[in-house]
Amino acid sequence: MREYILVINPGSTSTKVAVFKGNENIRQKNISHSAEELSKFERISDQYEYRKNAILNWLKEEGFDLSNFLAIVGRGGLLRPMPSGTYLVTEKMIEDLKIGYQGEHASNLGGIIAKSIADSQGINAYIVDPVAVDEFEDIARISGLPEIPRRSLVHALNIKAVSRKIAKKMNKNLDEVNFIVAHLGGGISVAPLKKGKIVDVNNANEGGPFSPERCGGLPVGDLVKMAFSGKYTYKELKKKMVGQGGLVGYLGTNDAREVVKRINEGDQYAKLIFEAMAYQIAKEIGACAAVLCGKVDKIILTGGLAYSDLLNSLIIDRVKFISDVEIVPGEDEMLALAEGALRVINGEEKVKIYEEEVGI
Ligand SMILES: Nc1ncnc2c1ncn2[C@@H]1O[C@H](COP(=O)(O)OP(=O)(O)O)[C@@H](O)[C@H]1O
Ligand SMILES: CCCC(=O)OP(=O)(O)O
Repeated sequence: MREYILVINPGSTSTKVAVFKGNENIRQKNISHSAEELSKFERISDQYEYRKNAILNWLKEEGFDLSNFLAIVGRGGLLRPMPSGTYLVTEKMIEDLKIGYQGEHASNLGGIIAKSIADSQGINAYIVDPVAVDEFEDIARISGLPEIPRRSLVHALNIKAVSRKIAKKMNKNLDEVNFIVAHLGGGISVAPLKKGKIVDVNNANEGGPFSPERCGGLPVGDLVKMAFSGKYTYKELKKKMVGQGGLVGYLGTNDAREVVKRINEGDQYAKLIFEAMAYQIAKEIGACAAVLCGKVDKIILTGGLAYSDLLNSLIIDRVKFISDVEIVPGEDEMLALAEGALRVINGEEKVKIYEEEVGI
């Protein structure tokens, strides 16, 4: 009997995989990939067979038979700008995931692996609220240089899921509320949600606050000088910005728990950097409040960093004048993916077709 949903969430250093029965997570594994293993692959898309085999081996070890799966759902990637929702994985989508239409990201593999397993069983593969979700208002696309439009790349999956949860707690629908959601993970997205739509965001890889491993927005003149200094290749500079920036750049660790430990031991430099991260997050939240003309029903802090009472309190001190703050630490992307698939399987939501939504 086909009763399970397989959820696949590829990240930069791991592939999270889970089996759901309805909205119950009955088995999950976080398959870690060492830097050494991953260094064998030139591009992220080259990791396809390796990660797919790791998933299939795990399913086998756990005794799951693919013929019992109803659908496969993966985290979607850097596709063309698209509306939020649950999408059927189609051939055209696979092409865009393979080339990385808006760049390389581990999440590009989610839809590709999901479709290949689903095809072997004649069932559907889906992606839900990929990082390419684009609900920007036109005004948010203007950067200040015509050649460089601002882009919506965002932790849409967790932001939408957490927002739905908090709206429900307030007895409201998502389209009735204005939220500011700060997804505080290895990368940081701070987004204003106007009537549930992500109308702006910093772009976790290029702007906004610095994060545990990313530099955030930089003074552009100095960045251009650095790029032309001859000291770095394009790849090296990109790595410095995403992977070796933020806490890693200043403190040599991407682990906020380690930073808090150092602060508690009296490390004043660690304190300065950690406080600067909170300062930049709060400043971005203030900018989102301006986007929403001050009409903010709730500020939500989520992601792994929101487990830090110290970080939360530093942010809240600066933003509590705007609205109440709700803390939803961690993320439940696996459940969000399963629920997205279930909404279309149960007919509560219409499945979206990539080609129709992006006009190709
Ligand atoms: N209990 C905790 N207290 C403070 N920071 C934490 C805690 N748990 C996780 N973190 C921090 O959260 C960050 C990772 O967040 P996470 O949402 O797991 O990121 P990602 O999914 O992008 O890898 C790391 O800096 C980690 O140290
Ligand atoms: C660009 C937004 C998505 C993102 O940065 O995801 P990760 O933090 O999982 O890399």
